[in-house]
Amino acid sequence: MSTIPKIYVAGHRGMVGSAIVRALQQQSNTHILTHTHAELDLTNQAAVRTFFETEKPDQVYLAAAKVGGILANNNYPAEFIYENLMIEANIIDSAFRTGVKKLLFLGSSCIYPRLAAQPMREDSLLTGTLEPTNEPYAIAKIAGIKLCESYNRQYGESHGIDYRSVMPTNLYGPGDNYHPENSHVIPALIRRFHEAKISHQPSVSIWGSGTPKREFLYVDDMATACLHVMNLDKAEYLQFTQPMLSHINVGYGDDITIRELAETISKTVGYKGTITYDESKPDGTPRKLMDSSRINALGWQAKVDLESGLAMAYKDFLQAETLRK
Ligand SMILES: NC(=O)C1=CN([C@@H]2O[C@H](COP(=O)(O)OP(=O)(O)OC[C@H]3O[C@@H](n4cnc5c(N)ncnc54)[C@H](OP(=O)(O)O)[C@@H]3O)[C@@H](O)[C@H]2O)C=CC1
Ligand SMILES: C[C@H]1O[C@H](OP(=O)(O)OP(=O)(O)OC[C@H]2O[C@@H](n3cnc4c(=O)[nH]c(N)nc43)[C@H](O)[C@@H]2O)[C@@H](O)[C@@H](O)C1=O
Repeated sequence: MSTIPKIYVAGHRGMVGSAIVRALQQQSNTHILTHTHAELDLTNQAAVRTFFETEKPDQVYLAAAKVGGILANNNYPAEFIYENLMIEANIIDSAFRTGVKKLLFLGSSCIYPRLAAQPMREDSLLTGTLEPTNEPYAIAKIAGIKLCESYNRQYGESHGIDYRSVMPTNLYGPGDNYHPENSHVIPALIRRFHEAKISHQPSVSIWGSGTPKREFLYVDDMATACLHVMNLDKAEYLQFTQPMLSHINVGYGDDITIRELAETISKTVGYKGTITYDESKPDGTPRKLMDSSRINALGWQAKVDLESGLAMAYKDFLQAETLRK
């Protein structure tokens, strides 16, 4: 029998899932298992169970989700809560029932209260009201954390399972979704500034007031954090997560205003016009800087600074545009 672990990456064609695959491929002796959305709809409980029974993976990275920016979350709340709850519940339960010992669930920084003390610590979970623009998504992500915790509590010792959760800050990088409305702020602004540059538009409009602050982490740094947390030994991981909190923050360590971000992207793209602010669009949470001291103490640190990361993201956008045409 092979001793190489069979690792299932759910959502391997997404921005984070593909970065996790890249990181896994750099390790020797890895058997990576993937299925596209068309091959396996993760909201389908029976199909997910059959997949796990047939493939019997040893480890799971759960990076599949219904994902989008502030407007997509606000406009499609039913899909964001339903699909995310189904994907998590189906994968986590099927993993347990087919003997998967190690699983890593990806949540999001929006699980914390809208006005949580900054930087946001893991134990601020469920201490206040959520940001309304993404509350349904956040509630699904909190359910994912609680699924991992509950299966660990009930079956951790008897079945030797160890299901962990990482809470990423806002991410960006190769493979991002560059949709003009439904994407997150970085890919949206890369597209908008690029299109304004090539069509010589005198100004670019940014959503909201420009005053909210966000923390941005390059996706390949996120992938190394995922492998790092998955591979920590149990005693090491638990020293920071006991007694009940199974999740761990993953952030860059610094944040900037949306105004500063827009100015930086404008420079990255080489746009020379002016920037205006459309206050009819939502600002969302005023600030969400992660306290990443736990994962830092466990030996992981972000490497890619925002300026270099944005340059690589812009290059990825240009390649994606060339391929699309
Ligand atoms: N991007 C960000 O800024 C942040 C992301 N996260 C979390 O990180 C994880 C990955 O996000 P990201 O890579 O950005 O998202 P993407 O949208 O890039 O990738 C999500 C992947 O999940 C797949 N997927 C979605 N629904 C289904 C389904 N029903 N069946 C099978 N596959 C499905 C998608 O396939 P297809 O495209 O074919 O539908 C896609 O490959 C998510 O859990 C997200 O919540 C957390 C914080 C910030
Ligand atoms: C990762 C995180 O992503 C979502 O939350 P968010 O942090 O608000 O992410 P966002 O990237 O969409 O916006 C960040 C800020 O940027 C401003 N902004 C300006 N101009 C554009 C713009 O053109 N597009 C977008 N999307 N935002 C813009 C926007 O108004 C906001 O103030 C969650 O719903 C949830 O999915 C989640 O967990």
